[in-house]
Amino acid sequence: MGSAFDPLVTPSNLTQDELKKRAAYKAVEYVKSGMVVGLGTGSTAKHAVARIAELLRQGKLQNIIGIPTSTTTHEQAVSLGIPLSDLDSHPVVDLSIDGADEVDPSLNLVKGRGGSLLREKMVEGASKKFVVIVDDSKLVPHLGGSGLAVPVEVVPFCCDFTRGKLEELFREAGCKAKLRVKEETVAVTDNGNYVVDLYLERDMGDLEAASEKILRLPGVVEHGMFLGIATTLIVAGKSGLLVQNRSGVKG
Ligand SMILES: O=C(CO)[C@H](O)[C@H](O)COP(=O)(O)O
Repeated sequence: MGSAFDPLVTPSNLTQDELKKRAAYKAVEYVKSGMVVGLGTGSTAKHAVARIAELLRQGKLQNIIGIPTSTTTHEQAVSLGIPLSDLDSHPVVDLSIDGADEVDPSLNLVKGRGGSLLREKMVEGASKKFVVIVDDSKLVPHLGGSGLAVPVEVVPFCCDFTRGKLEELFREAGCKAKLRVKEETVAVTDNGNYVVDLYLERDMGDLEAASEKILRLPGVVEHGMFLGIATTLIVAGKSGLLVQNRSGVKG
């Protein structure tokens, strides 16, 4: 597939948004006509959605069915004329493309700082292939390592009780749990839930064990750690594009 980029523009003079776009365009090369495609959410994923729409308009892609992971992406895809469905009608997704907030060396992710973690995990977890697209600022040695939050979606009922329980779970990792607020009111997800953001001073240790502990808490709906779900990572940096498959996954 031909590249839509000017060959005279080198990665070293690209902005962060242009790097995100590069990663997104590269990921869309994995999309083939006839596929059911999970459409991610966020400033990186929106470039992939726009590119898919562009290739559909040009007739270079045909018969794509998109499964959006948020109302925002749903609206973008509708405005661009991408045919849409959902997991009830299409329980198997051929390929999903989405951004991430953190990526560790094993391709485990933190997602959901945009608040769409539950739908993203449902769609991307149902995908045969999940391509993660990031600029190189998202790479971390371990999850929680950027100093930014690990989000947890919780039911509104007694959310401060759940927030306190989450903080207790990771006290040894120096956890501060905060209810997410947007424009001075509690942030509400597409599913009518709230988000508790976990800020960790230290590594939370075994990730599967941490995941189990969070999911066992009554009041928790889902967390933003995506463990063993991503199959391929595309990183755009000033020195170019890097494509990496999860160990044991064929390209
Ligand atoms: O998980 C997400 C939304 O819930 C996003 O994919 C994640 O926050 C990355 O966003 P961006 O591409 O804007 O940096």
